[in-house]
Amino acid sequence: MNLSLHKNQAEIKADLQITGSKSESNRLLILQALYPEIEIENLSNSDDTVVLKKALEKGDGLIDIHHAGTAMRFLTAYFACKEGCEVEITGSKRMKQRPIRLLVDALQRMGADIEYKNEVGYPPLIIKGKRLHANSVKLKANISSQYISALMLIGSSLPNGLEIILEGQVTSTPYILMTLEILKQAGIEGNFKDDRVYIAPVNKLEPVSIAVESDWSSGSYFYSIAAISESAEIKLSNYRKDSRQGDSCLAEIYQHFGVQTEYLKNSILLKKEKMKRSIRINEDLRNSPDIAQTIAVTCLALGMECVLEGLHTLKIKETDRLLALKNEMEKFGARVHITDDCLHLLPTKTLAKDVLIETYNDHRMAMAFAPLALKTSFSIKDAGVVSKSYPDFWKDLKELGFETQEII
Ligand SMILES: O=C(O)C1=C[C@@H](OP(=O)(O)O)[C@@H](O)[C@H](O)C1
Ligand SMILES: C=C(OP(=O)(O)O)C(=O)O
Repeated sequence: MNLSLHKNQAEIKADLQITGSKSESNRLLILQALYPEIEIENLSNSDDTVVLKKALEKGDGLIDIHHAGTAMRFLTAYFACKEGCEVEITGSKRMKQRPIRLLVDALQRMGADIEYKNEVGYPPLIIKGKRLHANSVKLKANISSQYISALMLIGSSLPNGLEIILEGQVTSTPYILMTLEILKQAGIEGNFKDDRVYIAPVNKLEPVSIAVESDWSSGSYFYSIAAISESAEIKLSNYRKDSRQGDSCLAEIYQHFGVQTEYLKNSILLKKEKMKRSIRINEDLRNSPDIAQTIAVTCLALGMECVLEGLHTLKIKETDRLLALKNEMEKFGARVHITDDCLHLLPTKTLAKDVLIETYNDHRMAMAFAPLALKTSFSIKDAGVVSKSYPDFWKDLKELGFETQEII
């Protein structure tokens, strides 16, 4: 499905309920499979959560998790220690190019029986689940925090718990803290200090109900819309000021663009205020890689310069996001320089019209570019990709007065 997008710059007012965080949901589903005493409220309706849930229900044989990185990494650890199970876990063409060696090496050192079906270091994996006895493992921490969270999630089910010694500079740290907080809320003790994560062993939990907060990364597109609008009041629920999600740093970052966040009971109200003249945005997004595309496109729309750093993980996500951003922003007339971990966008005076944006099977490419419809007309290829994290995205955009039309 290709979509053309239109929106005239008029006042934006809306009240939206955003789906649950896929990161929180996928952690909780793994924990619930280990400890059925856990009840989950406000589970995400994202494809990534649906595939993980189905995989856990199937529990055996061929498991296809499509594009879902967290599902791939978390299930690898989960099945590796599920005694007696035999699975082949595979995914989309892109998933077969996303590295998993560090996690597999760590699990193998812990005694797991995992083989690569094709290329060493990449899915598909053939896993024969067995009881793991190790209580300590080393792991390089600068490639993906999902490997660390995967081990943390199974740690408490091992007879002696698990100590994870992190090597190198830790990346995407808030996701590790999110895992720890969710474990604690479930009643599992643990800590993360310096280069060491520890998870205590637990056999059985007290019954507990845990509510998933709405997804802040999904909320980022409304921050961008508010920033690009002349006037906006957008209420989003269910969000909390004391969020477990690192992407809640949006509230602070978007102040540079004149967007104020008011915290209400269970929701946030985004209000566009007159922007302080800000010439150049400079952000290190090592802790919140998923909002890099959103911020880059906000700057493009506002003709602002930006330097985004700490982006070394973007190359191994749903697509090479640095290259994808450069390619697509340049179609609008932007000048963009990228390195292995940095993106530099120069101010763009006039935005080209009637461009067709490629999405590269990356939900965030479609959603990050959508707010640009406030400034110019263009179309988005394969707009259905949004369902990876936010299936109702286009429906919600219509609530804000965006016009979308399917084109052949
Ligand atoms: O643990 C998680 O839920 C996630 C961790 C991050 O990945 P990396 O740790 O690979 O950067 C993030 O980009 C991804 O969308 C979700
Ligand atoms: C990188 C992402 O997801 P994952 O790694 O779980 O596929 C994302 O949602 O932006």
